[in-house]
Amino acid sequence: MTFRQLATRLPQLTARSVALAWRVDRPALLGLLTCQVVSGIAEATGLLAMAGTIGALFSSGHVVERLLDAWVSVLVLVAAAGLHAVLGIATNWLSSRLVPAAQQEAEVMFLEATLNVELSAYDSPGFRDRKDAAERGAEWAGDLFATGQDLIASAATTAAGALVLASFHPVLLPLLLLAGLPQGWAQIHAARTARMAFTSTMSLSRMKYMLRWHLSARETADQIRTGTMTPFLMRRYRKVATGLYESQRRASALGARSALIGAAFGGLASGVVWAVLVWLLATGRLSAAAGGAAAFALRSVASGTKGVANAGARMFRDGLYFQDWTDFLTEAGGYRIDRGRAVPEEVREVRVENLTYRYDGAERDALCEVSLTVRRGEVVALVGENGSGKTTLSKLLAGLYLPTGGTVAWDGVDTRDLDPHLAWKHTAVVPQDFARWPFNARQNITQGQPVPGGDTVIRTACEASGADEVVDGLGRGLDTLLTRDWAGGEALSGGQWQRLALARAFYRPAPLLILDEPTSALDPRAEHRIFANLRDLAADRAVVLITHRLANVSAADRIVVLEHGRVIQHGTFTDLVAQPGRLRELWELQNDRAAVPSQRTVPGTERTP
Ligand SMILES: Nc1ncnc2c1ncn2[C@@H]1O[C@H](COP(=O)(O)OP(=O)(O)OP(=O)(O)O)[C@@H](O)[C@H]1O
Repeated sequence: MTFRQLATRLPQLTARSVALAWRVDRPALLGLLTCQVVSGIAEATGLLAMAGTIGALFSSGHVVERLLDAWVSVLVLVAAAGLHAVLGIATNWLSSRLVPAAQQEAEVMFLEATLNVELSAYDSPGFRDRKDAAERGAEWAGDLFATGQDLIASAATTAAGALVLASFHPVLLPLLLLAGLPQGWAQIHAARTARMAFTSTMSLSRMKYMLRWHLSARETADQIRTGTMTPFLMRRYRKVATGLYESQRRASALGARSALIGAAFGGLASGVVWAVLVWLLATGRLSAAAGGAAAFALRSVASGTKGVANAGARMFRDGLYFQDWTDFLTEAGGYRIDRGRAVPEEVREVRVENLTYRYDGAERDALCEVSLTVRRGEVVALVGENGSGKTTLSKLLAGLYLPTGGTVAWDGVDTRDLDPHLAWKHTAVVPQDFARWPFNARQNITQGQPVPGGDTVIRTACEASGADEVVDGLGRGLDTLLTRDWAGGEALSGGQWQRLALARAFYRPAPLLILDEPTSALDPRAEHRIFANLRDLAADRAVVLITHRLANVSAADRIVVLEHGRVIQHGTFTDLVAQPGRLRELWELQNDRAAVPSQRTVPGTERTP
């Protein structure tokens, strides 16, 4: 964005930042504005008093008379300086109260906007960049406001000095304002360069952040050690960090160059202003008394214009980031959830017809012309090799993604027309990578949404998933915090977590249950328990089961075999293993592997004939 474009949008941005401040802390905002106005008046009064004092002291007459003439001005000067100082302290205090509150609110608004985007947004690299920029914009939201305050303060100083100067000689003022221009240009140029460095290195910054997380997180600490990955990871980290540093260094160098040019021209312009002042004095166009007062006013206006240039440039910089934030909020990065309002009632059937789905930026379809129906009361298993499209299909069934072709309909209503937030109340999903919330066991199961029946319902869900044994083993039962990141928390094993994730889904009174590799970390007994209960679970639910363990899919009513995103087989387990095809092939492979250990002789137990 150019300076001109931003300048035209700045009033709107300022209004939005003021609205933000108004929302979070009205008294502080009003207090700040009052302080700024009164402070400006005090400054102007002080300068006028200064001029009055100098004028009185330089006038002709006895020294006592001159001192007597000056004392009122001195008193006003002292009072104005005192008031200015007190208001400065009050401004700082109110600012330090308002800025973090505005920043926090901006972050909350950013998070709310993020939670309201289509899931597919996360598959788009452009979205990540916009999201990162907006996150940064939220951090700067408070600063924009503080910078606005600085701008007002500096403008007040300039106006006060200008008022005094203009009363001495009209030529001084435009000259002085001209002197501030080069510095303003330099500051804005430096801000723009820094901004360009930021946008061009956004992916690099994300990589640095991710590497830093992986290098220091508990989750990866063991694999880094056993994989002896430290040198490799640190090399990568240093390379990324150096790339970023280089870009920042280039931006700083360019900024310094602009500052130098600005300072040179600014200095030259100031020299001209002082020369004019001297000329006015020398030619008698200005009295010595007025000249002395003008010198003070000049310093004041110079510092004011410098402040205006500085704050203006910072405002330009903050405005650019703030703009990212406001754009993201308005458009949710271009991915705001915008679907129909239809309210799902019972969800007795999910019907998929000629469904095609392609991920954003992908070269081929992840799903192609898929048709199937899942009804309440039945278990449908999705089977296929890695990458065949099972998880993608389950996300479309749950309405997390919308088809790029064909339809997914819940009881005849297209998922595009459903109110998504109401629809998701009807879904319970155990994904492959389930969340391990840093909350207690109860909150991990209820997901913060208790149902009537309280702990009895939790207990029933835990018994169905095997999580009852996990909870019974915890020091504080359901109240135990499930992370060691805080004192008193306990750590669970992978399988124990999976039991809890299953309890989470079973607890939810949702008619569509999707289980994606739900027993991958479970021991045989726990796994048996899940599949033994699957029929009961399906009594009042439509269950979609994804698993590579084909022995488990025999519990399903129907099996859909996927390959490269297409349905290649569809039928009951008995029918599909009886006929040649992919399922039978996979089944035989798994059976052969399962048969091997029982045919082997345990070493040391060989019988002699
Ligand atoms: N977020 C994504 N962005 C782009 N492509 C994706 C994304 N997620 C999956 N894919 C692609 O879509 C295809 C289907 O992936 P999907 O996860 O549905 O397979 P799957 O059958 O569940 O595999 P697995 O058995 O390994 O879990 C794959 O080719 C994969 O590369």
